[in-house]
Amino acid sequence: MDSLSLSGICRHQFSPITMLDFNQSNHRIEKAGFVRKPEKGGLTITQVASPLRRPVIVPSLDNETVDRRDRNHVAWTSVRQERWEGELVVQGEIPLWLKGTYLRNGPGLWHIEDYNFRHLFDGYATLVKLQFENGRLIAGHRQIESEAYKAARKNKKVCFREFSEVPKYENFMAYVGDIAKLFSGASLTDNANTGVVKLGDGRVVCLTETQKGSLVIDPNSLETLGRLEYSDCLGGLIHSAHPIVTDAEFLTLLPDLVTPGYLVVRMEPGTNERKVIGRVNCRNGPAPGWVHSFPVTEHYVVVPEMPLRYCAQNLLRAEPTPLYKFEWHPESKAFLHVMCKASGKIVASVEVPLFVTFHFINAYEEEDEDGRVTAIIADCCEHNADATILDQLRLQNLRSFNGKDDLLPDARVGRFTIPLDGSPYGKLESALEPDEHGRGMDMCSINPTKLGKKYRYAYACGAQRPCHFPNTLTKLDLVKKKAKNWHEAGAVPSEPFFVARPGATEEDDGVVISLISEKNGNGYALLLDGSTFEEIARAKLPYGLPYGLHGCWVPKE
Ligand SMILES: CC1=C(/C=C/C(C)=C/C=C/C(C)=C/C=C/C=C(C)/C=C/C=O)C(C)(C)CCC1
Ligand SMILES: [Fe+2]
Repeated sequence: MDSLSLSGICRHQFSPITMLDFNQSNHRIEKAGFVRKPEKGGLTITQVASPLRRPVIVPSLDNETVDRRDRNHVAWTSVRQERWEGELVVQGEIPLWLKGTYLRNGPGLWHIEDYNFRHLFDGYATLVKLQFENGRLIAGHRQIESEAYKAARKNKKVCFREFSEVPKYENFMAYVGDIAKLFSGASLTDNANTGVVKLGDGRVVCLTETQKGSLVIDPNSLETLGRLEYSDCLGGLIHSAHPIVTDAEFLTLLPDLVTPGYLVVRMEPGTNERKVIGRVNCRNGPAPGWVHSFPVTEHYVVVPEMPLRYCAQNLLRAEPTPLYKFEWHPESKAFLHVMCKASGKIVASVEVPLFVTFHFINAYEEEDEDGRVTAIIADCCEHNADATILDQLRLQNLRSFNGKDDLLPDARVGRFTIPLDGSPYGKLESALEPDEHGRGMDMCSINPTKLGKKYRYAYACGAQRPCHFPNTLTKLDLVKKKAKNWHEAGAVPSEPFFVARPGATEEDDGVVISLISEKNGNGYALLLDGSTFEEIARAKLPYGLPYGLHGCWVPKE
């Protein structure tokens, strides 16, 4: 479908959205105009930019959205309707070489009926697209149709175990039944709200921490096509939410909660079968450390063993604990294990200072003058060995910011050095002075051609304080140890995502894409120059979207 060559969609206007009244006999009366408010208990209709320009019925998400929107920043407010698509007016110039679709996934719906969820990570997944071609931009968003989302809408309540939400049980027997289902994974969510990746075979998959939450979507229509059913018998219920995906492979970690350890597995494009590269046994602790992400180098997989560990008892609880499904075990220490990708052998296993990270940035091999690998360098967004950021991401905290209190816990670019000479200890230092980026640091991306290789630049969210959430887009120069920061008062930017210019020879030759949720309820897509970090274009959305987590790039063939 070439949705950009449509007749009838004016280049410098939003495509029209039409409100529908919906009566009991399903007769609809169209009223032209833009969506301003969802109608009470009603349905909205969106003119989706398709060659047929068929209107699509779009349920608005409830009656209370308007009230919520007035009180809260749009970043932490449920998306107002299930889907929308249209062309955006572009201010500035989108480079003509930028051809393809940026997809961003994240939790975007935090209530069912009048029940409000607790935590940012509980929200039902909202997928956003920005389709670039010939300097023009079509945007859209759509709810991912996970079983968890569909069941919640149908039954008007939470039906699966989310990050902090669990189903409310009618009686004790229902609770016991649900616990039984926990062991088979049946009661765990498939709400794929964390990231989205394009596999080497072209399939686009949305992910979360449960294996069952690997959902294949259509990057054009954003339709949910079905579950990626892994055909192997590796079992387990959870995996890393951030596999390493290239055109050649899909690598991930499967934590083993019974005999604490991790399987390192690899899946080839065109298959659904993960094969085991090797196993890492935990050095310590009652359970493996949380592996939301992990880094690789050209020849090695680095398996982190954080003191923030999975906790089976917390999985069973009906009420969340301060660290949700996890527990802090400083006594069990922290380790990094290095596995050879080709042989599955562990070539280093070192104790490192205590750390907390959700997102590794990159890793590479350090060589001596004879080309021998002497150490692995692994960089991450490190939260100063303090897991309180998880609590800070409760919706109540995110929604109650007064603009004055400086509530965001400090973070930095943590740089691990893992010696490969058999030494038992690794180092952890700051890669640059954290004040360079306001002591906020998360949601990172790099030039994908530098994956696993020595690199210089990373893009991430930093902080302009006082703040309660990362509020800058930051370009990190890890050689000069300097940062450039983009900031707009009251705006919440999502992960800056780097797209390289085809044919580029410089690492930072490309653009950085982010979606901005504004204080006044609006929102826009933003393009920064990857090198100068200056704005090159922005395009206003018809309404602000909730905050989102991670993205990927699907180039136009
Ligand atoms: C771990 C288990 C589960 C679910 C876990 C989920 C949905 C985790 C999501 C984690 C995310 C989105 C982490 C993002 C971190 C971002 C940060 C720290 C940003 C900081 C900004 O400053 C269940 C599936 C519920 C059950 C099994 C265990
Ligand atoms: Fe993540």
